[in-house]
Amino acid sequence: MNNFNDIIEKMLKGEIKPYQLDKLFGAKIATELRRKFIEKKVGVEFEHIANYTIDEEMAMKKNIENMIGAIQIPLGFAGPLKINGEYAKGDFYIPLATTEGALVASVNRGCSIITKCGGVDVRVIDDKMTRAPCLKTKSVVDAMKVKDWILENFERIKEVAESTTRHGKLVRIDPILIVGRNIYPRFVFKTGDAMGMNMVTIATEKACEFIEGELRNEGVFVKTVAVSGNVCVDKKPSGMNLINGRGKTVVAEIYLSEKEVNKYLKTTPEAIAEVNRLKNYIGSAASNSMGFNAHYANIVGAIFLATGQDEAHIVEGSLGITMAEVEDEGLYFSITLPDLPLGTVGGGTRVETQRECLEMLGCYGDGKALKFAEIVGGAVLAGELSLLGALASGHLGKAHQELGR
Ligand SMILES: CC(C)(COP(=O)([O-])OP(=O)([O-])OC[C@H]1O[C@@H](n2cnc3c(N)ncnc32)[C@H](O)[C@@H]1OP(=O)([O-])[O-])[C@@H](O)C(=O)NCCC(=O)NCCSC(=O)C[C@@](C)(O)CC(=O)[O-]
Ligand SMILES: NC(=O)C1=CN([C@@H]2O[C@H](COP(=O)(O)OP(=O)(O)OC[C@H]3O[C@@H](n4cnc5c(N)ncnc54)[C@H](OP(=O)(O)O)[C@@H]3O)[C@@H](O)[C@H]2O)C=CC1
Repeated sequence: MNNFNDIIEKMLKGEIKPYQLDKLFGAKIATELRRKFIEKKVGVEFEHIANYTIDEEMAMKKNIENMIGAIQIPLGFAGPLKINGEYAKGDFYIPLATTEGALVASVNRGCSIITKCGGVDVRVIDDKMTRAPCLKTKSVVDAMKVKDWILENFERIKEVAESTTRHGKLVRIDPILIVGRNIYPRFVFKTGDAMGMNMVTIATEKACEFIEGELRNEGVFVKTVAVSGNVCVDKKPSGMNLINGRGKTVVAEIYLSEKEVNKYLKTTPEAIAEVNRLKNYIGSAASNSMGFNAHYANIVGAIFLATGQDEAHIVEGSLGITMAEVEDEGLYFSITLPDLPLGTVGGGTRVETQRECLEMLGCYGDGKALKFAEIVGGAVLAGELSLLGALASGHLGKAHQELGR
């Protein structure tokens, strides 16, 4: 084999492209060559980026292109967290990957309070993944014909879509929006234990080809402009997802007595309810925010990074509504996550460190996605309760002063 310096020289001259190296030398050597090439280009030595245990061959197959190494995010844990779910029952230790000082301490405090007070009740109330292409026709009259045809031929479309996957099931196409002469049918699938975006994209593409072909035979022109027409809505904050849900829709709740709130959160149920009302409802409404909560994204983000979920879906996990109500002098507290796209097979879940974090929860592989969703719901409630408690008692600045700088 040519010596390293000769190859890097060729890369610098543009004679070999960095992404061509894997086929020539295998993923491991290709990764090292690319790293050295970038080191030369930018004049920085990547001592830390070069240190990792991930198998390059595996990662390059399904998770990354142009690999040069790995970054490390500190990993902490919060727990035990007692969960009374339908699928997750018992005490769990939650892996959290973050660089924000005070975040793990806060979730840990929430877990400690919840566990001392009997556990958090959690339910997954809906489960689906969506893809909505944009189909173009020649007129609104034709758009209506296509919409009617899709509704009448649902079973045939379902058969075609499901021919691409063993686990994906098309459950409905709803809504079918029309804008001008364009149609946006929202394909709604069950995706087993996978988060499902590859699965539903492949299945929807096939369904669109079928719809185009069949309608052309009937003399109606229809063309798929894009398999994703932004009504899905993938990786963007959206009212559609807040209202209709996407991924797992999860609700978690707990009741704390006045004494427990005083003792563990150093504040009162009334103060937490007031912060929730004026911050999470009025503040959010005044700023036209879609997150009627304090920091779901913090907990969803730290768990998603640790467990190999798609990091762009943190924006969807940031949606949701927190409730805090004084009842019998104590506190009813709940979080609702309408849009939590997650999986325990496929995607980044197979990467070694991420897989270990899922194993820490007993959530790697088949039959675990709903359990994992309940655990995320419980952890989000822990973090939200702790932060609202800190805001109500005026401790937020102090906590971050001590733990974050
Ligand atoms: C910092 C605390 C927890 C202190 O809280 P405290 O009640 O003063 O602490 P404590 O010493 O009495 O301990 C209580 C529990 O906290 C945990 N705990 C306590 N210290 C640690 C530690 N070092 N490491 C791990 N766990 C810790 C631990 O669980 C412990 O219970 P135990 O297990 O002993 O029974 C509290 O003040 C707090 O939770 N503050 C809120 C911090 C927070 O939530 N930050 C989130 C990020 S803020 C942000 O990013 C979003 C924001 C704010 O901009 C969003 C918005 O607009 O709202
Ligand atoms: N393509 C796109 O537009 C987008 C892609 N992504 C990326 O998509 C990836 C996730 O896609 P996703 O479809 O979840 O994962 P994968 O593409 O990894 O597909 C999941 C695979 O697991 C198989 N499988 C085995 N056991 C199960 C089970 N119990 N439940 C479900 N599937 C099972 C499926 O088989 P089978 O299909 O035969 O059932 C399928 O081959 C992430 O990497 C994400 O970043 C994210 C957003 C958009």
